[in-house]
Amino acid sequence: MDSHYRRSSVSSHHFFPHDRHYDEPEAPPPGPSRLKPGAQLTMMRFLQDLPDAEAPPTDVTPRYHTGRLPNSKAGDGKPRLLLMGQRRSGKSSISSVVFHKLPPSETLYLETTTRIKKESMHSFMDFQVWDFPGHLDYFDPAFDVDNIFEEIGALIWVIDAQDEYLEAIMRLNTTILNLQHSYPNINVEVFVHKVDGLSEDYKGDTFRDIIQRVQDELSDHGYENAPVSFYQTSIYDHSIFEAFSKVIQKLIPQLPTLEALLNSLCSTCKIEKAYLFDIMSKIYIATDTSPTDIGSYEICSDYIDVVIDVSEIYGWDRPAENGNAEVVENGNNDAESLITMEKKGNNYLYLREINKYLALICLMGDDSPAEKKAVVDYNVGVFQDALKQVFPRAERDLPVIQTS
Ligand SMILES: Nc1nc2c(ncn2[C@@H]2O[C@H](COP(=O)(O)OP(=O)(O)OP(=O)(O)O)[C@@H](O)[C@H]2O)c(=O)[nH]1
Repeated sequence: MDSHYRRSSVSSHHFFPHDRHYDEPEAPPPGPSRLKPGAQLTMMRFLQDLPDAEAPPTDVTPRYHTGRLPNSKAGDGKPRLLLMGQRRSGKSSISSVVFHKLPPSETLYLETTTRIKKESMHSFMDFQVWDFPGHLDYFDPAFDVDNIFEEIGALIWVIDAQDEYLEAIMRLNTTILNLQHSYPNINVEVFVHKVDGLSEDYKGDTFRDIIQRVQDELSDHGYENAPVSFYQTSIYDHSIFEAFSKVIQKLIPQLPTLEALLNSLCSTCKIEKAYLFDIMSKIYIATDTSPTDIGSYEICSDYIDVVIDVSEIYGWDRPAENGNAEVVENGNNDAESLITMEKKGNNYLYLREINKYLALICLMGDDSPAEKKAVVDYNVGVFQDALKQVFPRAERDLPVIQTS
């Protein structure tokens, strides 16, 4: 592999699946750690040293993202993604493939969901994913509707495009109309799912038909501009990650800032396309505003897989003390720094670990990038510093030490 790796000083594990954990929101205290003793010691130091370690001195109230929803009644405000839809439409499969890395073919053996399955995701921002059983009537008086919908970030409605979908659309419309009264700002994201098994023509027709039926119903009830978006998805390709990326991006208030930073990086370094990836889920949380095509997303996402695989093999426990650890000039303080540059066909791929959750991947053209690398390194360092101010939490958050 024609790549260049550089690793810097100390602390957390990176590009390791265990850095992330999913649990029930009200889970009991952490169980035994899966990390090796050395790594646990490092974490203990994190726990002791971390508060405000990198907070810039300022009189201005910070306006960066806190992971809280502005109107959250409970105040603990982790945005919630609700996965709803008919039985066997693919809700649990989506959640397992995107957040648990389950190989798509193994979703065949998933059992039907019988009660609401709640999972917390701790990453660059905290959010929860609630997987609903297909048969539930959420507006039954037995359910506490407010409890379900009040802190919602997005309602993802999954429709099986390979199946008869009229009833699914009817339920979706009823749900949207019910919600419009009390929660008019909820983002409704319709995943027209399992499109992998359909011919191009049929796929397009089905997609248009579903959009038309939903929009007609809404406008019949006077909701012309309800916030409803549609995506074609499948767990057997990248489309589900692409769709989830767009859903999550709507929950990130600093998205315009991130896009502006990426635009500026791209124009300074003549980068064709830059993605800021959440490493483990392979959701991209921002990209520059040049047109996106699924091809470039696929290349970058596959590259993350390679890096994770290599890190699984060659990753190492950080030394407990500063010791002889190599220091990289752009200083990735509490993150292992990994920088690679690789030629892929006519393109160069540049990857840099930004912090323990995020990686920047850039696609560059063929115009002598080897000489450009120093300039790119420098500018990405500047981008990284800017990002720290936008997402200070990702820099300072405690490493997660257990998986339930
Ligand atoms: N072809 C295809 N099959 C899929 C896709 N996603 C899920 N499936 C299959 O659909 C079936 C049902 O998936 P589940 O995830 O259990 O569906 P669910 O909506 O959670 O079902 P309930 O728990 O009963 O509500 C499984 O056999 C999956 O393998 C997809 O993108 N394409």
